[in-house]
Amino acid sequence: MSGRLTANRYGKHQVRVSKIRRPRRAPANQERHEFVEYAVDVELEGAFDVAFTAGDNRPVIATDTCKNTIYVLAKDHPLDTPESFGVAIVEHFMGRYEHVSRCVARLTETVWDRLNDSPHGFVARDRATPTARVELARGGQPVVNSGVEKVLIAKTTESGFVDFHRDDLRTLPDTDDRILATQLSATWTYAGEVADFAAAREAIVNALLGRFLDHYSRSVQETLYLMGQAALEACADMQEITLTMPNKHHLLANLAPFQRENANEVFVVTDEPFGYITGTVAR
Ligand SMILES: O=c1[nH]c(=O)c2[nH]c(=O)[nH]c2[nH]1
Repeated sequence: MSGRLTANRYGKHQVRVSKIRRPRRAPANQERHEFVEYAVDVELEGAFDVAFTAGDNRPVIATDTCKNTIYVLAKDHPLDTPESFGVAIVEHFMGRYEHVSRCVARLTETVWDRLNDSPHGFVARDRATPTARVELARGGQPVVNSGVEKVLIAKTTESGFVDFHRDDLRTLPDTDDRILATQLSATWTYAGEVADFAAAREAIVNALLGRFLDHYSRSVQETLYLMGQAALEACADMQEITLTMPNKHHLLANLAPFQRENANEVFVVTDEPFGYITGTVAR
């Protein structure tokens, strides 16, 4: 048999955990709860080669054990931010298992907003989902990246796309007035210690959204760059931000066969194929 094992990593994905944060010593129906939910991916690297190459499972921390660990850690941790829980997870694995050389945790939060100011009723926000990625290598410090995904934003004017490359395969006409719609996702790194991850994320998202609106967009590319700059201005701790802005096309519907004018009113909304634009802006 030939072929060497050159890299490996394993773990558990989509470990979904929720937690009720409750003030102490109140009867259950008088407590004002907070409700948090994360989906956690955890992956390990280390001295696991023999499991792949020799069927020797002795070093393998079962992915089932990884799953149990998340629930045990959730009991002891406030789950205040995905970043801080991610740090607790990677520090646990690195602290407990000497043969693990690197641990990565990725977390996605389901945000539960209070429903009608109820002490115990919540409604899930399915947009602007906080994300975090924490990596800890042996001998190093946890590296925290934060992010946000599923920010579905649109503007119905103040966007155009003209003068793009001309050749015999181009059919798209120039337009100086179009819908610009995207499902933004972003991840960013920090230069140093961050006191408040949630506040940083809020400032960054507000800056991204404000800049999305505040100019005439000549392309998704230009708007992405301007948004990245705005985020860097809004968060002094941020080192670098990567934005992904799929172009959610709204194409003018052709109503001519039906003897109707269509002055930028009715559009065909397409999911696929879609333009995919990504870029990184650093300080
Ligand atoms: O802002 C845009 N950038 C592109 O690269 C592109 N390509 C395209 O077909 N439409 C657009 N719009």
